[in-house]
Amino acid sequence: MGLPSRSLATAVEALFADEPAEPRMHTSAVPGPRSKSLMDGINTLQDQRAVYFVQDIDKSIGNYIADADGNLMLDLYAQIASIAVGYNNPKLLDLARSDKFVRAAMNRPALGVFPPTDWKETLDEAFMTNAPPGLNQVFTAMCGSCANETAFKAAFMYQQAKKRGDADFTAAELASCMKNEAPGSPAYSIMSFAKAFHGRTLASLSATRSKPIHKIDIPALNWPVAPFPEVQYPLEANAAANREAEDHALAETEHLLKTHPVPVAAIIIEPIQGEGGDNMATPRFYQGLRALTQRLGVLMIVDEVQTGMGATGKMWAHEHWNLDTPPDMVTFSKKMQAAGWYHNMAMRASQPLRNFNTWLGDPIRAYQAAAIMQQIREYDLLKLVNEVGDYTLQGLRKLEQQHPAVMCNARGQGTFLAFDVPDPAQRAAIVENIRKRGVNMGVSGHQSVRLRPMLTFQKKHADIFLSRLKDTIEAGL
Ligand SMILES: O=C(O)CCC(=O)C(=O)O
Ligand SMILES: NCCCC(=O)O
Repeated sequence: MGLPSRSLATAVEALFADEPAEPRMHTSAVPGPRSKSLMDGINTLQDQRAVYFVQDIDKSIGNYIADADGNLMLDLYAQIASIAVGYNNPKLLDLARSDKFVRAAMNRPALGVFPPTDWKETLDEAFMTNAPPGLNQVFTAMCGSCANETAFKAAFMYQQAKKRGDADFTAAELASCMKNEAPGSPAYSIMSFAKAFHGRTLASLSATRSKPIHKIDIPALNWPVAPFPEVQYPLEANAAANREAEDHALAETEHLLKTHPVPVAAIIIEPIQGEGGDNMATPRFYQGLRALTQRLGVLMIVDEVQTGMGATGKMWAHEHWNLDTPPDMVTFSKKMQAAGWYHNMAMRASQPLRNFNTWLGDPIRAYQAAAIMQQIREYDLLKLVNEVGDYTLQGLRKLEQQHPAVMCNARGQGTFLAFDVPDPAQRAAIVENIRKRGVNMGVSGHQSVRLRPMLTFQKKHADIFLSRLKDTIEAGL
């Protein structure tokens, strides 16, 4: 049973006793002069054009990120949605100083061939205590893109194994795969959805559909893209129109699954399209997709790289859908720190060394995931996310009523929230100007501002954010 909200917030507050009461800004613009000078230095070796500012990790604390100029900003972007329980979290720092962590960090194992003695226990603590319902296996990988990419490989191997039955590989298959030709390299595809983001490695990039800039000049696989439903927000207030939009998308998806020239082994979908614009659909749409994939013998991969580990108020966002049958694979990374995918035995390859690489993840990231999980339980952070998320969403809806020409479509689940701005220029002005007021934010899609705070984001932080957003808008951007 969770603590009452007040003591829960107090317990989380105690973790970060040194957090400031509000942002502290020393420069009139971010990046300030020291950030700029450091960026100039880094730029001699690495492109700095996407950099917001240079951070000072020593001085960052809890929900606040420090920059090189001594500014301390409330962080609603959290290293692109990937810090779960605060900067310089004392319990995570204790873990990092522990003998077990230091030894694992300095003696990194090739997990697929030399797992350490505590690996089963680590897998249980890091991954299985919080596994999506119905999935009892975990494949560990290096990053979100690697997670999706290896899940695709598992899907192809599964579909071929289904056809092959107990038979071994044929001589023709073994010879032709070495020339990248059928039958050994069969024609299969992964279907993704318009505006999806699934990563940037070669195959995962073929499934990514969010922005041309990610894909331009890169050879792509002939994989189908299905329409993502064009819903209206708030979802509940537009139920009839949204039902129609979702039925249309489902019908198109079915048509494509049946007619695309390259047979579809699996579909991949995010519960909320986190990079492509915080686009949402109702549980009914995802239930429809699950039914469709089962009917047509296609696998369903849910990409929870950004939505997983509690940000939507459930450990896994797809738990909001109440599926009758679990997805076949659920991929993760970001807040979990460790990356990989959950699955069942059916997704194991027929032979070892087929879905494999040297590191297959990293024990220190698994230790970190276990420690984050422990804090999610100890501080009942899912409850906090739900409470503070509802409060923040209401605050955003109130603001959009006051300023309908500047913001609309406040939406999301838990603290995984967003709103739209009329155009990218006004959006850039909001993000730049609220940063000067001490709130660090990110964007998604063409015209959305996204909130990706940590799971330790509290009502007092939401109040600071909402009042500074109001000030930013009322100052004329
Ligand atoms: O911005 C995001 O949501 C995804 C970040 C990322 O992985 C990327 O841009 O490659
Ligand atoms: N997907 C791009 C993330 C980096 C940025 O915030 O611009």
